[in-house]
Amino acid sequence: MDFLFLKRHYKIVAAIFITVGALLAAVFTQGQLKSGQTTDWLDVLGEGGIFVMTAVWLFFLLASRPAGKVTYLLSIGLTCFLCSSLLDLTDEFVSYPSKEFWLYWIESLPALVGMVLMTWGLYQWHHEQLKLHQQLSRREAFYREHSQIDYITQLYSADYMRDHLSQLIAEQQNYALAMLDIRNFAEFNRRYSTQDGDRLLREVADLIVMNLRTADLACRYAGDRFIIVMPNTELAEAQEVCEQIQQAVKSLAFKPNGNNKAVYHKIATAVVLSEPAQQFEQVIRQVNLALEK
Ligand SMILES: Nc1nc2c(ncn2[C@@H]2O[C@H](COP(=O)(O)OP(=O)(O)OP(=O)(O)O)[C@@H](O)[C@H]2O)c(=O)[nH]1
Repeated sequence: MDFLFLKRHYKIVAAIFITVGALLAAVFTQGQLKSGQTTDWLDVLGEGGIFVMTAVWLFFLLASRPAGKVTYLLSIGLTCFLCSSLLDLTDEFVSYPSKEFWLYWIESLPALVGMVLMTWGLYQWHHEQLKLHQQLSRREAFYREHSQIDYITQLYSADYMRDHLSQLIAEQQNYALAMLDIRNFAEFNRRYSTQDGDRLLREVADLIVMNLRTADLACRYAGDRFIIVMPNTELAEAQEVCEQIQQAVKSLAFKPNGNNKAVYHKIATAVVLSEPAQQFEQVIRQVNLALEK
């Protein structure tokens, strides 16, 4: 159990102890002790139980909440309730000078005030939870959306592409799958730098996107490999898209950092067509094999 809350809420804790202490002092200095024979022990058990349980609620409230308006409202409300239950309990042992005595009078009032304050506090807590929930769902959506985008190229990730392929299969759509690979990328990284490598990946990705049709989807599959999914596309059409990308990359005069001389690149491509109801992992394996060849 973490007792750091005593430090966090020291003002509230001190106020509770002072209030309860002052009430007890008032009860025992102003009232007269009853004889033991008149004590109703069932009442003592019930009222004492309410007092202890209210104190336990207060303890858990302070232990689990940060300082703030909601915590103040709830702890003041519970303290009022605590005072009422304390007076209820003590009047089993102490009698007051008359029925109009001020301690009689305040016995019931704090409970009502406490209930009102707690109701207001709970209402504020409800709003606080709604705001927290809104923030959490915004953050969750951010991570969900961004985990589907490759950080370097800003293309879709391989996971997103797999979801997309599953959807095409569910809709019974056939597709052409193209794989593209930058030649000698490892060597380029070695000769220049990985920062230049990252920039090259980004520029090649831009060229891929520029040559796509609206229904096509491109993703960074791994390292220097890209995949394009082209729904309802014939082999010749898909190959034409790949050739256009190859031409665009071939003409890209890439200048590594600190070099005025352009470096030119080639990409290898392969295309396969999916069979009806074929597992997409199998199509990816086929296109991978075709590219290796
Ligand atoms: N700069 C950079 N390099 C990466 C990244 N991811 C993978 N690589 C590097 O990409 C290289 C890919 O190497 P290979 O698969 O051998 O590809 P390659 O050199 O083009 O060989 P071929 O495809 O046979 O021409 C490896 O050296 C990886 O370290 C990345 O995000 N940024």
